[in-house]
Amino acid sequence: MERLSHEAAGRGRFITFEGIDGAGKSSQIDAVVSLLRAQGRVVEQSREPGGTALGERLRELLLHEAMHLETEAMLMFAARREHLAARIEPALAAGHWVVCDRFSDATFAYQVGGRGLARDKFEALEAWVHPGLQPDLTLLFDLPPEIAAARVAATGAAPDRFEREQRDFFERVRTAYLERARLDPARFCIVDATRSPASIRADIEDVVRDRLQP
Ligand SMILES: Nc1ncnc2c1ncn2[C@@H]1O[C@H](COP(=O)(O)OP(=O)(O)O)[C@@H](O)[C@H]1O
Ligand SMILES: Cc1cn([C@H]2C[C@H](O)[C@@H](COP(=O)(O)OP(=O)(O)O)O2)c(=O)[nH]c1=O
Repeated sequence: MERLSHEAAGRGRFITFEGIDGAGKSSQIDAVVSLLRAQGRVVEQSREPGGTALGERLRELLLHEAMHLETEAMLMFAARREHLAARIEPALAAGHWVVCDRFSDATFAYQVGGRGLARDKFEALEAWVHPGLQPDLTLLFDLPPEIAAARVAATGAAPDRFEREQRDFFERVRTAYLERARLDPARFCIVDATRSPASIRADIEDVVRDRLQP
C-alpha cells in the first residue's frame, strides 16, 4: 500500500545497499544507477555516513577517531538527519530515485549488533530522524566474514576503524543484518555475495525491475 501511495503522489523510489565491509556493494551500485538512468530516471547516488558536505566531515571523524559507542550512534544519525533534509527527502519529493550505499540498517547491524548499543536507543533515534520512512528496496549483500575480509585485505588500502575489527565483530554484524531482513521481507532482498560480480549484477537488475517498476 505504501508503495502505491508513493507512486500515486509521483514520489521517487529509495534503494539502499547494505552488507559487511568487503561484501562488494560499492562495485554494484554504479551498475544499478546506470541501468536506472538508461531507463530515463533521474537518480541521486549517495552514501552514508556522508552524502552532504557536513556528513562527509562527520564521516572522517566516524571512520578515524575513537569515540564512545553512543557518540558513534548519534553521529551516524546526525549525518543521516542532514542527508535526509538536504538531499534524500527533496529528491524523492521531486520524483527522483535515490540510490544510497548504506542507511539505518547499517546502524542496526554495526552499532546494535556489532558493538552492543541498546536496541531501544537505536529505535528512539530511528523514530526521531525518519519516522515513517524506510527504503523501498534494500539489497543486502550477504557472505561469510572471512571471504569479505580477504577481499578487503587484497585491496591493499589502509583499513579504517571498522575494517580493523575482528571476525567475531563481523559475524555479529552479519547476524544483525539477517535479523533485520527477516523482520521486513517485503523490503529486503538478500543477495548471495559470494558469487561472481556478473551473476550478482544480473540478479540485482532483475530484482530492481521486478520489485520497483510500475
Ligand atoms: N563478487 C565479487 N567477487 C570477488 N571480489 C569482489 C566481488 N565484488 C567486489 N569484489 C572486490 O572486493 C573488494 C571490495 O569490494 P567493494 O565493492 O568495495 O565492497 P564494499 O563496498 O561492500 O565494502 C574490491 O576489491 C572488489 O573489487
Ligand atoms: C551508515 C553506517 C556505516 N557504518 C560503518 C560501516 C562501514 O565500515 C563504514 C563506512 O561505510 P562504507 O563506506 O560503506 O564502507 P565500505 O565501502 O568499506 O563497506 O561505516 C556504521 O557502522 N554505521 C552506520 O550507520
